[in-house]
Amino acid sequence: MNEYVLGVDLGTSAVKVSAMNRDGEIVAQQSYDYPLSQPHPGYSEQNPEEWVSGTTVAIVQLILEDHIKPEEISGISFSGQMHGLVLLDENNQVLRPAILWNDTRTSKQRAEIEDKLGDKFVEITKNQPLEGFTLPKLLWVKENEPNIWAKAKTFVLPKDYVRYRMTGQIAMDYSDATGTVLIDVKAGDWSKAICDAFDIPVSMCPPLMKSIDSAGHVSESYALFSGLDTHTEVFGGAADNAAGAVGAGILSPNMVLSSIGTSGVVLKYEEDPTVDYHGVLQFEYHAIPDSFYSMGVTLAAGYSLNWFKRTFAQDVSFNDMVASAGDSTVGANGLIYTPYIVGERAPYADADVRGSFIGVDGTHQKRDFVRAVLEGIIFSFKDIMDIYDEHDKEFDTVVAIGGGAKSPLWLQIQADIFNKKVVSLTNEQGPGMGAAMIAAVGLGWFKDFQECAEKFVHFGKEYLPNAENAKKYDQLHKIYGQVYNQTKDLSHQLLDYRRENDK
Ligand SMILES: Nc1ncnc2c1ncn2[C@@H]1O[C@H](COP(=O)(O)OP(=O)(O)O)[C@@H](O)[C@H]1O
Ligand SMILES: O=C(CO)[C@@H](O)[C@H](O)COP(=O)(O)O
Repeated sequence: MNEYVLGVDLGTSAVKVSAMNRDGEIVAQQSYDYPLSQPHPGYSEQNPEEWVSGTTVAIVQLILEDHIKPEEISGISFSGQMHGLVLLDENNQVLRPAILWNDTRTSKQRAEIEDKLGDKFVEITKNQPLEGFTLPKLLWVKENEPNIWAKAKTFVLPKDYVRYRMTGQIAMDYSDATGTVLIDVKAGDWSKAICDAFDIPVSMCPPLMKSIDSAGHVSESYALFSGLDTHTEVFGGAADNAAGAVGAGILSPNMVLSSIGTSGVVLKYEEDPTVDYHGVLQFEYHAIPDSFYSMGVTLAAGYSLNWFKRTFAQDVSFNDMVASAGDSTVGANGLIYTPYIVGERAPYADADVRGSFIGVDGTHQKRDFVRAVLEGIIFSFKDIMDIYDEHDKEFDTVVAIGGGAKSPLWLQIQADIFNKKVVSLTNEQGPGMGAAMIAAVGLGWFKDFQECAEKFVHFGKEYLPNAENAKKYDQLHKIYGQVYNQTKDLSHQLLDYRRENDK
């Protein structure tokens, strides 16, 4: 009999479910898109029911269209978009739409946390209390929706909610839990000091589990709903970036991950939990037991390109639009884009900065703008790489994943801007692959992730830096680096204007 694991990658734009066999081959894949609601500047919400129905439709299609037999599915695990607040009442009913990682309405709550706990907060959580993280969202609901807060019994993160609907068990895994910024990283548990400081009952925080721990089996009700079998075991899963790192084989400190999804991430495996980036980079528990990772996040990476296409290039296909940048030049004929169109996290923790095109000239064409968007996103990744350089962190290989890694041109731009070797995967399913690997290790198919990676992770083409381009990009990155400080006050004023006039 065939035996499969399912990796559920619960992204921001879609859920993708991959079925993998014991040899690490993807035998079938289904996905389902869902909408994002952005009713006011800085707001970003999703209906958790969309995640459940999207995941279920994808599973049903695997069974009906791809003929994966339910009795052949041994395990399921998850990779989930991080930080999103799903508030549940005493019957585990969802109380309001989920407030997502890219929602930045919580600047007031961020300031309250900083005022009250200052450096102590970073000491405990190893992170800053940024707008996108879960604690400021909890405080926003407490302050602005007291009737909902009064009914709140517990909270979970996006993939935890889907896991709950599959198994009936409420839990959160460590890698996602660090992203709530309610975890005492040294103690490896919920921080009573932080809960007490903001009057959040510790009892609201769900039980913690490891990524590879079993959360039980598919419940009878979910089996009826999805066509799955109740023998299928469900494992904790991980934050999408932790799962992406596992799926990309980032299992040692000499490798760095570059991920272009809706957001963009530069991530490094960390063995030493005492390394201190003072909260400028995020520091999280890994999906691999007893290890950690650090990362810097560009809020609008793939989102920038989607925004550009939606607004200015609806008439061409995505591939053609990206390919047109190849007819521009290194440096987009002197045009620079900063990708701060929904605010930024790293290296500038500024929810109110906004993006810019600098150097717009009467001769610029659409292809130059596309090229500037591709380059600006990678300049922002280079800012994170520079932080690793400042901390004397050495690495020689960058593994590129996410939707953005589909483009060979963009991969070469990464190699040239980073001035490092960039490697893609033979399929770009980093997080979904990581989710499937968590189920495979959880089931005991492999003794650890290293052994699993030898079967599951396959590197594809290598992109080497072109010395001439790298030199030009180094010069351009220095100009790019000045744009934030020189435009932030202007964009803050314009955002204030929008807020005053937002109906
Ligand atoms: N052919 C392509 N070339 C380059 N980038 C692409 C291509 N197709 C999609 N993308 C980018 O990939 C992003 C989606 O990546 P994905 O990893 O699927 O995101 P998420 O997990 O956030 O839903 C899109 O925002 C888009 O900008
Ligand atoms: O907020 C973060 C990481 O801190 C994001 O990386 C989210 O986890 C969403 O990821 P994508 O949907 O872009 O994959």
